[in-house]
Amino acid sequence: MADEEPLLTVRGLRTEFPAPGGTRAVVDDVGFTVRRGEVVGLVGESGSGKSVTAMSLMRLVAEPGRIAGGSVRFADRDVLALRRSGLQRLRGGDIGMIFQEPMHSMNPVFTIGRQVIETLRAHESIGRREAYDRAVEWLDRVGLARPDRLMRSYPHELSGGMLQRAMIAMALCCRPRLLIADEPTTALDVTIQAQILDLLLDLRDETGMAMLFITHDLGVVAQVADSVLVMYGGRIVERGDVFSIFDDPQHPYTDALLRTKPVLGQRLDRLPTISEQVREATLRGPAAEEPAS
Ligand SMILES: Nc1ncnc2c1ncn2[C@@H]1O[C@H](COP(=O)(O)OP(=O)(O)OP(=O)(O)O)[C@@H](O)[C@H]1O
Repeated sequence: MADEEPLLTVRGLRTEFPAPGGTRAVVDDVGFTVRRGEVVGLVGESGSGKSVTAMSLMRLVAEPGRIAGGSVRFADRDVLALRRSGLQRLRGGDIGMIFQEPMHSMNPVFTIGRQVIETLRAHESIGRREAYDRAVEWLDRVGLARPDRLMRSYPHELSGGMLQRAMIAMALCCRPRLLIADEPTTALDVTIQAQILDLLLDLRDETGMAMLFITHDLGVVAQVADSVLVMYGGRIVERGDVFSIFDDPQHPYTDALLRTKPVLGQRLDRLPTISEQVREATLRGPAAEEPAS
């Protein structure tokens, strides 16, 4: 598998927002790869650029933000050059997305069932009956009780946790080759969280689904990730396999992060913001070199 072409290759990605006196790069020279079946954890304090990175990969950065440079390749496709139809096929089909805020992916005026069915039928040529059955099956797989009844419910009728799981079902129903998951389980209680993580890892084993997993929870990273990217101030400041990052952090921010001693499964709402002193050292330090692949 080591010789296999990466599924996702990101190089020199730069995303800017207007700022007083010009622009500010909130994603700055970001590069990494994700291989088939690999789970890459993306960690970093609040505001470090994790979500904007994820949105940039899918070209979902809202105006006035813009991708100012770099390249994103998914399999044989140049994502930054795709036309609208190509992008639509990619989003929700080959690449599934789970956002922090479920209402971003849900339309409040349509039932849950209609939305899962439409997602399935937009990406696969299947009839209504088959799509209905598969939608029910996915709602069941994410642990939602009475899925047939839920099919007829509207988003506002579901609790936050149920909605989150419905969104996860929607992201997974087309069996994506890559799942971009931004804090997918943060809103869920610990039991459901464990169930969803097991489901994601099962899918990885069954289908080779790769994941870019953004989280504040280092316990979750230890549990699911093969490799880790640490982001700070828009740049990747440390990268490596999960064991070396946890055992021997090289960057002051990673070290500060790990000194909070996360316990497996323990929830951290926010990664710590490091002290000004460490911040100074960090800003002077180089970005983590990307290994030649
Ligand atoms: N629409 C916007 N306009 C201006 N700046 C923005 C916009 N969206 C994001 N940013 C800025 O981009 C930076 C990175 O934000 P991003 O949401 O990617 O951080 P994050 O690491 O995902 O944080 P969190 O963990 O809190 O979600 C932040 O400084 C944020 O203020």
